[in-house]
Amino acid sequence: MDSELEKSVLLSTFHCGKKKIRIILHQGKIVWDNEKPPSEKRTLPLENVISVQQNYKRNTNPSDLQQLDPYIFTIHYAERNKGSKWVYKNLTVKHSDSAQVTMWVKTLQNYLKNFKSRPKHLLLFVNPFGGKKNAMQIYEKFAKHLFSIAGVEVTVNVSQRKDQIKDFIVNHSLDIFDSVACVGGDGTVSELFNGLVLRECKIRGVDPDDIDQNLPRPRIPIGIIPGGSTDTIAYCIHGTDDPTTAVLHIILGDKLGLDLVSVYDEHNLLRLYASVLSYGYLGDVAYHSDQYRWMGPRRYDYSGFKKLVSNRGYHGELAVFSEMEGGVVEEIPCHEKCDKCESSKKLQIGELGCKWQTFSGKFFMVSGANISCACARSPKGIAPHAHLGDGMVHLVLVKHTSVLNNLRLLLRLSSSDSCIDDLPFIEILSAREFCFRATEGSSKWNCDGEVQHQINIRAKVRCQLLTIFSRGRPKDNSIDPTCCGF
Ligand SMILES: Nc1ncnc2c1ncn2[C@@H]1O[C@H](COP(=O)(O)OP(=O)(O)OP(=O)(O)O)[C@@H](O)[C@H]1O
Repeated sequence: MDSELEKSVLLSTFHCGKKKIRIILHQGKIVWDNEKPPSEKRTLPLENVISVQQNYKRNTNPSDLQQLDPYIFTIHYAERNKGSKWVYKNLTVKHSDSAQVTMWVKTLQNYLKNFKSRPKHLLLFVNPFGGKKNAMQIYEKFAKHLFSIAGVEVTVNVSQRKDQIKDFIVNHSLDIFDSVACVGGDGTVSELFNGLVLRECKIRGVDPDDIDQNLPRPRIPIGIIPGGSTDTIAYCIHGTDDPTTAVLHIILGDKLGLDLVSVYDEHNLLRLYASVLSYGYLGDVAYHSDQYRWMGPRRYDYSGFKKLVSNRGYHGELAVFSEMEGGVVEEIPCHEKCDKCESSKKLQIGELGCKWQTFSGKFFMVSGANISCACARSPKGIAPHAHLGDGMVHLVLVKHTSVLNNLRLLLRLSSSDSCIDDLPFIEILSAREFCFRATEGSSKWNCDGEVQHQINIRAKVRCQLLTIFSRGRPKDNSIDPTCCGF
C-alpha cells in the first residue's frame, strides 16, 4: 500500500440516523464509535471494504436526472459472520460540511485503488441445468447487486449444453477479462478449469496428453459461486456453501492456489479434477443417479441407498507414488494462510525421493481426494486432512465388507464430529501420483461428480495449478454437530 496513504489519519463526527458517531481512519482501519455512551466501537479493516460511494439525492419527480448529495456517503463492506460465512453490510453517514464528505470519500477511494488483485471485468458462466435449476436466480438474488456495488463489470454467459463452457474458454479470446467465475455445481467448476488449462496448453504449445509435461498455470483466476447439488469444491474453498460468501470472496480479490489432478488412460488426458476421483460405490452412484436428475439433489439419496445395500465389491490393483513411508497421512488441518500449502509451492518433486508401492484387493470404494470433500451433508468430508494446495491426494481405500460396515462408513461421513480413518476396513494414504487397474469386474469412475467410463487410469497431482478467489477457511471454523459418530 502507498506509504503516504498508510500514514494518513482522518477523524470526524458524523450523523448516522439519529446518532452521532466518531469515525477514525488510521493504519489501514476504519474505527467508529458513538459520540455519547453507550460505546459501540467497531473496527473495519480496509481490506474488507467493498466500495465507498457518495449517495444520490432523493428525487421527488422520477423523470429528473439523479444528482449526488454532497452531504451523505456510504461505506459498503464485508464482514465475517458466523464460522465461515460472510455478510454484506453498509454504513451511511451525513455531515453538514460537504468538504468533509468529499475528503473522506476521496481518501477511502484512493486506498481501495491499491487493492490491485480485485476483479474489474468478470466473465461469469451460469449453468441453468444443475442442482435445483436455479443458478440464474442465485445470480440475480445474491450476486448481481453486490457486483454492481463493487463496480465489477460482469458479462453473463448462460450455458446451453454440456461442455459448452469448456469449449467457449478454449476457443474464445478472454483478453478483455481479468477473471472468470461460475454459478453451478462441481461439474460446472470442472468445465471451467479444464477449459482454462487446455486453453493455456494451446497458447503455449504444450501437449496436455503427455503426463511428463508440466501443465501451464492459467493466468486468469476463477471464482466459484455454488449453484449445484453438492457444491463440494465451493464448500471446501470457502468453508460454506453460502452464495453471498462466495461472491464476497470474489469481490475482495484474495487468492489461493488449488491443486488439480490430471487423469490419463494409456494415451490421453481424460480430464482434470479438483475434488475426488472415486471408483466403486461413488462411481456407481454417479452413473446410476444421472438417470434420476429430475429428482434434483435427492437422486443421490435414492441411488446411494440402492448401491449401499447391493454392496458390490470390485477387485483392483493400485500403485501409489509417494515420499511418505507407506504414504502416511499427516493430520494437519488446512486453514487460511496454511503453512503446508505455502511451503509446497516451492517443492520440486524430483528432490523428494518418492517411491512406487502397490496394493491390491477387493474394494467397496477407492477414492483419490484432492481436497477434504466436505460439503453440507458431510461436514468433515472423506479426507478431512487433505489440503487445498500441498501437491498431494489422499487415497481412501475402503475394503469390501458387510452392508452394516458400509452403513457405519456413511454415518461417519455425515457426522460433523467423527472421521472415518479409524474404521478397521479403511486405509488412507497420501500420494503425488497413482495408477489403478481393475483385475475383476468393473465399476465406473466418479470424477468431480461426472461419470468417467475409462477404468484403468493414471492420475498425477499438479500443485496449485489453479488460482482461485478465496481467503480460505477460518481457523475457528466450527460446525454444529448434526449426527453422532457410529
Ligand atoms: N445447459 C446445459 N444443459 C445440460 N447440461 C449442462 C448445461 N450446462 C452445463 N451442463 C452440465 O450439467 C452437468 C451438471 O452440472 P453441475 O455439476 O454444475 O450440477 P450438479 O451435478 O447438480 O451439482 P454437483 O456436481 O455439485 O453435485 C455438468 O455435467 C455440466 O457440464
